[in-house]
Amino acid sequence: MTTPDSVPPLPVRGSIPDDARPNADQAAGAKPTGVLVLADGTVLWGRGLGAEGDAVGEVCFNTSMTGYQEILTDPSYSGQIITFTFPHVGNVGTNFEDIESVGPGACGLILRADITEPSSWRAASHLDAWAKQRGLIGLAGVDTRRLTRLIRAAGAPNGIIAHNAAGVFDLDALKAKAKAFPGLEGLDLAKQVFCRQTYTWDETLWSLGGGYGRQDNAQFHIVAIDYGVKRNILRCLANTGARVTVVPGDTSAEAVLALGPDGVFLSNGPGDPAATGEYAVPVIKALIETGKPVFGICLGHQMLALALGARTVKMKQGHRGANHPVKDKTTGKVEITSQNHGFVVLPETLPANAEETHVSLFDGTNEGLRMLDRPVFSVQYHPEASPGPEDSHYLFDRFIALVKSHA
Ligand SMILES: NC(=O)CC[C@H](N)C(=O)O
Repeated sequence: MTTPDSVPPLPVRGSIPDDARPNADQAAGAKPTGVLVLADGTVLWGRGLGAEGDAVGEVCFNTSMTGYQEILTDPSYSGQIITFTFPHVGNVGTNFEDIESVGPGACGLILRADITEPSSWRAASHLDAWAKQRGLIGLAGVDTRRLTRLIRAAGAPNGIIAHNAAGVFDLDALKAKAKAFPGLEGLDLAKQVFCRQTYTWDETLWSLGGGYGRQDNAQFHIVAIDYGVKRNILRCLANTGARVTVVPGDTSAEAVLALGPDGVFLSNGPGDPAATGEYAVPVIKALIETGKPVFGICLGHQMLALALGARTVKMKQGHRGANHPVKDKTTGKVEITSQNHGFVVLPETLPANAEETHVSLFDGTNEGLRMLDRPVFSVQYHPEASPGPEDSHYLFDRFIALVKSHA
């Protein structure tokens, strides 16, 4: 058992006065009650928060300045420990509304500053208590800049996060667990997070007008295949005015068609698209063949590409943040987008009857595609923008327009 007496002080620029430091009162002297151990043996001490115990996963970083509750509850983050690069996380507490799922999301969170008392009229509880309730393990007081640079240099490492109030850790055992984690490549995590039963969804999004004036679309039916869907995507779909039914990710094409969809939606989700694609791709292929409009987001985009015969690969560090510029090649417009993906479609592997429609202005990687001979399109990023900028909401209008014209 190895534990230092105190959390090493964080490097803070000399020009910042002591009392202006985020954790001036707590940074030094406190006994570490949490630790992150990477598979290569790197150890970062901190103060544990949320649930006690340990959780293994891929360590990634998200650069969003707001929206931590949506991020932590996004099922696409299953199997991942999130490092927040923004130093102050938790200061508006948590509430009952800003969640993307009630099921599993991220398995750990790493913060720079300790969480302050929540300050918001919407706050129902402290992030620490909320994380505990969700069984989510966290760590504060970590030099998140150093960790982010480490991830940028070497790619997202596997690691284990541990919280023990008594400050007792078996580092060798933790390292062994981190090393034993196989990594996200080849992992079908969607099956752990998608719904088990078909249900209907009718909550709309008030910031988009709550579906007002779209009563005409009530005759249309969208069936959303859930691979780990975010609630705000379902709100955006319901906002089109159409009826929305959600089915589990392993539903057969026959069962989807038996519901009489006018359009099919392929959701976001965690893990490797190639692994989930083993059962999802044949279904997507069959649905494309029917000529019905299909719209995919993130994992849904990646598996649609696989269904077209294209390839996906793991990215080095991935895209996770709320300020990613994307160019819509069909209009020439640039939109600022919310993103969360660690795999990406190789556009050069798309077949002749499909084309790349969107591209990342950060690194030129693929952000969207469409078929040229079918009403089928998808994007890699998150147009539902939860959290993040709402520039891309137009894609839900594109989808309902396609549904209308093909009904
Ligand atoms: N948000 C998502 O749907 C993520 C898709 C996939 N799991 C990835 O990491 O690339």
